[in-house]
Amino acid sequence: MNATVENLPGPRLRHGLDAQQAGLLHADALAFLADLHERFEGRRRALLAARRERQARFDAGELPGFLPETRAIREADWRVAPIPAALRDRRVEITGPVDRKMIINALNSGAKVFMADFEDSTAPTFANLVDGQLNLRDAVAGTIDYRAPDGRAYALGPDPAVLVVRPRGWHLPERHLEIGGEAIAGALFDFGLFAYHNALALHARDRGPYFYLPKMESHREAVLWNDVMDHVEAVLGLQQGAMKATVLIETLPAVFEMDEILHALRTRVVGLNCGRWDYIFSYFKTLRAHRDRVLPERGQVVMTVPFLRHYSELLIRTCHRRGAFAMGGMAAQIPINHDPAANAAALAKVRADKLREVSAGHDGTWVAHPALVAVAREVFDAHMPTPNQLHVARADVVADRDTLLAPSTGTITRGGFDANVEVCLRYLAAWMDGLGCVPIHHLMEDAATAEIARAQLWQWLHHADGGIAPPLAFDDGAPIDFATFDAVLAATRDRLAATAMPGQARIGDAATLLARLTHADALADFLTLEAYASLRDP
Ligand SMILES: CC(=O)SCCNC(=O)CCNC(=O)[C@H](O)C(C)(C)COP(=O)(O)OP(=O)(O)OC[C@H]1O[C@@H](n2cnc3c(N)ncnc32)[C@H](O)[C@@H]1OP(=O)(O)O
Ligand SMILES: O=CC(=O)O
Ligand SMILES: [Mg+2]
Repeated sequence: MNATVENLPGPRLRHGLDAQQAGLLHADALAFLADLHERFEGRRRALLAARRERQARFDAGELPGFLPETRAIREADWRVAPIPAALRDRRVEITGPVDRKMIINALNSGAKVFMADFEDSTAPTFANLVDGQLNLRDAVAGTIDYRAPDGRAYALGPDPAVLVVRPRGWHLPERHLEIGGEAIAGALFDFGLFAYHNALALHARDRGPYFYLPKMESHREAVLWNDVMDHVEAVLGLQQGAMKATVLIETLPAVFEMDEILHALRTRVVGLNCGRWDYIFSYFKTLRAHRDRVLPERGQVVMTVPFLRHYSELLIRTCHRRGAFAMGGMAAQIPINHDPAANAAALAKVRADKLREVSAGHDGTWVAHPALVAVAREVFDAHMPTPNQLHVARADVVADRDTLLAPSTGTITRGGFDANVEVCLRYLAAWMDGLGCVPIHHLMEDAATAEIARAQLWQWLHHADGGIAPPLAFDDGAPIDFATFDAVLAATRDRLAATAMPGQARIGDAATLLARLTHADALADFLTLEAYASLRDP
């Protein structure tokens, strides 16, 4: 390897290491990460500044749309590089945090792919990140095992899922590693460490390395990822394009640049994925200042409403035209033990969601829990007899900016309002305590779903609060105002603080943060950035 930190102040770890962690974060690995930081941090910051500049234009009334300067890319005929054999059938992908037991369960779940997540479902404590990398290194080596406190033993089965790793998005810093006094990007830390330790071994077995790339807002951010991967391939001695990427289209600006994103990564991209939860969040965030585009409560913004249906169908059309996979996304329902009727209703919702996806032409889907693998597989097996649906062109789908931006209709109920407050408090408290994904009222809640709840509260209250437009109102006619929010917040905080749950001791901190963010004049960019200083990190 030729990574070097000559002329750089050395990398500095701001956390102690146990013996195993020291074997991962040794001097050569740190030099490799320092090199990535030195080469790419300036560009990352410039791209984040470009996000802010564009958002200022949206706040001033502009609407997102297709870029005139990249029309030639959209109109030309080109295709992405061939898809490797290991990724040609991805009908069911299970996702989950990089917890040791869950990695083994996910790899053994019967899903075709396991997306190991450093992002929406992982709270970035040092232990979660670094032990997660150790777990994945053992998984790649095939040696991962685990003994639970209750004595149950876990080991890899004979036909594990293909591993795809999701590093954090470009916006998050990783405070535990400083290079020249600056925090390294979380994205480079997660991606770089995994690639450094596993790329050659995976490549030797035709198993990657494969990545899911989250939360991009423009094709320029895809160019940066491509350049990072080109560089790492050269450093590790892999041929260009050996690292494969599936990109989540989970921001509103990115839906207008899907062709451009595929083009930027065309030697390595294997597909796009409908990251619906962040996409919904991004709709709120991007159009925060547009009173005519306020959405109803979270439970009513479902994948069958026109703007979401068009997003997923346009993604399918765009991908298949270029020879790339069009992956579906995550239904939030999880199994409900001890209540057969409620469980059957939850599974029926998952089944309906998967049926919509496979019928529309998606090549595969995500599930949140091992018990949902068979449910999703059954639907895809019944309706997708081929390994994928690349042959389904969906030429009937015509890109329509107005439909992509059209708000769905519905109501804001007091129940929907209260649920947003509860989800924010419970999720934030769990996250601050080191847990990045939790079940709440039998739904999977992670950073993306919590962001929806947080952004909705802010938008409803700030649009309610002023200007010449009438205040937003609940479906019973009462105005939505800060007095209501403060009362619901206080009551929910007191109730939850007295209830046993993950992160219970952090409910007060979560309430303080939610009050600050909701009352603030500006909508904060990311909940996890705001909560980072409060993250437990022994
Ligand atoms: C918006 C997005 O980004 S979606 C992608 C990010 N989100 C995710 O990946 C969701 C991951 N899912 C989860 O974390 C969990 O399923 C939760 C938190 C939603 C629910 O967790 P729990 O209530 O603990 O699940 P439950 O008790 O039913 O678990 C049963 C078993 O399945 C395992 N399990 C549950 N989910 C998963 C998973 N996603 N991967 C692997 N194993 C899992 C549990 O570890 C447990 O194992 P055990 O029986 O060996 O002890
Ligand atoms: O990452 C997935 C999403 O839905 O958000
Ligand atoms: Mg997401």
